[in-house]
Amino acid sequence: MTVEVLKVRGQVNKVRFRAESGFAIFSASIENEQGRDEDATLVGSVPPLEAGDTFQAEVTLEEHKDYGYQYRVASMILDDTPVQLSEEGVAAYLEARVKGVGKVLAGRIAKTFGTATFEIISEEPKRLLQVPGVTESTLHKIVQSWEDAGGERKLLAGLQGLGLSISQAQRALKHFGGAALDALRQDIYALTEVEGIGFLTADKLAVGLGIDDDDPRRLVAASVYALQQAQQTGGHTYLPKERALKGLSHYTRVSAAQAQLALESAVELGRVVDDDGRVYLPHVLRAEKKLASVVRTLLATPPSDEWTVRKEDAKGLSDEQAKVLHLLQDHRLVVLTGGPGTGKSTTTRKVADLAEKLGLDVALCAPTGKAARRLGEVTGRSASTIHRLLAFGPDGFRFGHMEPLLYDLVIVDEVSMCGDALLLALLNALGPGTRVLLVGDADQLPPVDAGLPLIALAETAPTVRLSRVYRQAQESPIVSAAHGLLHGQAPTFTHKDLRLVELDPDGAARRVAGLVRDLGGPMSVQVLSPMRKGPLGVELLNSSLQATFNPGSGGTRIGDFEVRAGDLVVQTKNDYQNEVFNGTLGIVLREGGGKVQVDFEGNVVELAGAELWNLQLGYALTVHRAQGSEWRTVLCALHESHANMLSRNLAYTALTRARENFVAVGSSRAWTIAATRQREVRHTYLLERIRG
Ligand SMILES: Nc1ncnc2c1ncn2[C@@H]1O[C@H](COP(=O)(O)OP(=O)(O)OP(=O)(O)O)[C@@H](O)[C@H]1O
Repeated sequence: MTVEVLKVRGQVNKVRFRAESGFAIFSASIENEQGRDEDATLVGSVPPLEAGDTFQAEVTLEEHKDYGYQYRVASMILDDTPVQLSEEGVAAYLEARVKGVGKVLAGRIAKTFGTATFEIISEEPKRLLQVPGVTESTLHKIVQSWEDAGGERKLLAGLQGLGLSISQAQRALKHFGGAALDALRQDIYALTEVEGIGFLTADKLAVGLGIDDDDPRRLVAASVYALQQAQQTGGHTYLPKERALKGLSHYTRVSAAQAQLALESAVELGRVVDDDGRVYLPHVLRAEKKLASVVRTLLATPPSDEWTVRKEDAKGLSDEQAKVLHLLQDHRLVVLTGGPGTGKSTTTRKVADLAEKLGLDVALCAPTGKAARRLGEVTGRSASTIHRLLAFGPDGFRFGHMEPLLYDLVIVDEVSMCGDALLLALLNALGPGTRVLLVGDADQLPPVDAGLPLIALAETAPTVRLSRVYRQAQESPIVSAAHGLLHGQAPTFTHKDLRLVELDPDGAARRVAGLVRDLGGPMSVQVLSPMRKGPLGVELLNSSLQATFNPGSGGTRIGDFEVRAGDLVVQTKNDYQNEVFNGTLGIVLREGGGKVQVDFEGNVVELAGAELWNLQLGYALTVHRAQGSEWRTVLCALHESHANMLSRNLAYTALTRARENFVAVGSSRAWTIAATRQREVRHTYLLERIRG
């Protein structure tokens, strides 16, 4: 149903709510040729407006189930200065807009000059001195804040004139400051430097500005974008030149010759680097080289503290597990890998015990909050995220080469989830002689970030690969199925604790809700899926599970879903203020008035404004987001329609999220495909650089 867009002029009556994202709820009197609404409610991303502001906007009328009719702002241009204001309107505007002017003074100025006030401030500010209470310094404040506000408003209007939406214009203004308009007029693709605005958005604006397909600015931006995509979607640290050229042609639709030219100019401009046929983004190449050199130093320098291993220190460990203790005697960097139930945590605990017995200071950390919490539980010690250990803050990591960590041994768990950049930050912060033990399961999904450092380190550092499975594994079909997967065998799903329900994707979401009910409801089973979209994707599963287990209407809208008390939610970004990390599950205690209170496993936080955008429904999670967590029972959707996602590591990771009971829904063929498909090769040159 196409909704009619209305063009209106309006004047703001009152701003009711405003988020720093620019989203606001305000009342205004609006009119157009069809009529007038004295006190309309408008919502949407708007420029920083105040009572009294006048504007022209395109709005669509919508009916909110709780608040009734309201207008959603599609686009809005604020007038430089408000027009046709009443005396009260002028006073209200001055008071809201101009620093140093309170209610009384605003009233006097408005009384003295009426609707000519704004003109006088702009053209003959000295005349304001005749108003009692306006001193030279007050006048200076009035003129200064008027110019700032006016300047910003002109910039926003100019940016919107380039085709930017209001929120894009605000982000561009925040990023470029006063130079925003000039910067983007020179090169609209500079917009790709702004957080959250990609090449495709800039490209759309460029078309509107009549920029040619083969414009050098466009081609250079596309070269950078091709590599950013390779990094973000494929986790590659570089692209082989031919692949970079193919990506470039794909995004720009230009000829191969032009793509070659584009890449060369991007290299000349230093936007990308051609490292002997491997094309990198400069900062990614620097990180890879730096990480290789830090690792080589760790491999070449002796540990500083005395480390002696007695027989009793290895009690309860197998010979291969005990080898870790011995390797740490002479090596600063040791790697411990193994599948589920092979004794990694048991060994880690013994290493920490021995280190403490030797009087060493030990730090335990992991890439995610969930993994850190689990590491703390299995070792009986406090553990933190790597970010916290390195004191991550607004200007990056505090600890680093200049200010090293003061520990004698650092143990890192779930290292398979660390990309190059995070591992570099950690290793770069080790003090001279400090030991580090990296623990992980190299067969799990690769990190979301670029690089595959655990693989390279397991090939170059002293490494113990645990192969024997201990956790009641022989009976537990899950662990043996997981190990089978690694050898290309699909699970057989013939055990009560490891079964498969063939489901046709269409209408499957409802069937899944029924299965979840049979398994005891959302608190007893975690639903996973490889993808967000599609009939068996996380989004559809979440809405179907919410409708089944927490039905109702209303609640707090977040993007295209609503949360209500009782809903299961998941944090999707690390939030250091509230100490809530990506992947942590929580329950909504209550919501209302733009706020949502969530109990994240005992950490009760109240989220509002932009923080709400870090929440998603958590009845179903992607396999990626489930990494580092495990549940007693897991129900996982896997179907051949997930085609390009199916890989051995994905299936293995999904399977190993279940401690006792795993239910696959979809098709057994999907598992057969997954078992035979190794993950796509990830372009990284770290191993070769470590080997020198
Ligand atoms: N050498 C051993 N002899 C006997 N049992 C062992 C040995 N090592 C570990 N176990 C037992 O095997 C089970 C799994 O051990 P642990 O949790 O350390 O494995 P893990 O590799 O950390 O598993 P996950 O990867 O799931 O964390 C535990 O119950 C542990 O007590």
